[in-house]
Amino acid sequence: MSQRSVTFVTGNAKKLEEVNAILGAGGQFKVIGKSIDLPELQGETADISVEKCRIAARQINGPVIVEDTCLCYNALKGLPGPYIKWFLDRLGHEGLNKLLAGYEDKSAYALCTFSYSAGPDANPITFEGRTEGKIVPARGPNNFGWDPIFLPDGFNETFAEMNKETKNAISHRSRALAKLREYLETLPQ
Ligand SMILES: O=P(O)(O)OP(=O)(O)OP(=O)(O)OC[C@H]1O[C@@H](n2cnc3c(O)ncnc32)[C@H](O)[C@@H]1O
Ligand SMILES: [Mg+2]
Repeated sequence: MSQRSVTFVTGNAKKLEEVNAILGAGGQFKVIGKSIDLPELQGETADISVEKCRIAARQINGPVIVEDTCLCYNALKGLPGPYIKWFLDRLGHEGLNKLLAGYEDKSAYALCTFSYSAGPDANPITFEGRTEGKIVPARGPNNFGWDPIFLPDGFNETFAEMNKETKNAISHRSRALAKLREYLETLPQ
């Protein structure tokens, strides 16, 4: 079995770690991380991911994958969504809980949108994965973003409390990667 190399452009080492663990499992894909903090346009998630991917493909001058991750509160009609990075940065876990203080509904979903581009002139293709859950006061190690405040439906542990294998089995990222993997397998070597 020949191994395919996939270049993943991200400024986030934790994302790379998870993509390595998920897409790299089984040895079929070799994930090459390129640490570039790409500019992100404002707008709908799919457009953000696609534009990021176009920029990355030009910079790498070859095939690339990128992803954009949102945390969407249902009570806030999907916000903070793609702006979660800045909300987390300014408000922290406590502030992200307080945003929902005026609402009964604490439900939220994590949304991951991967885009693949075959090269600088190609149109990127997107693959989405989504995990439903709710926002809770922070629990577990503070290693990755909003993991401590996201309790996935059907579990008693937050993303931060559960082991990596469990998170990777049910996460927004793994669900998007399952679709991306299926697509990559159809491409000629
Ligand atoms: O270079 P890129 O790939 O854009 O990396 P980033 O860190 O800027 O990531 P995003 O633009 O997608 O912003 C998403 C924010 O959500 C965080 N995040 C992403 N995936 C997460 C996950 O699975 N669990 C917890 N936090 C996550 C991440 O640290 C950011 O603060
Ligand atoms: Mg980013």
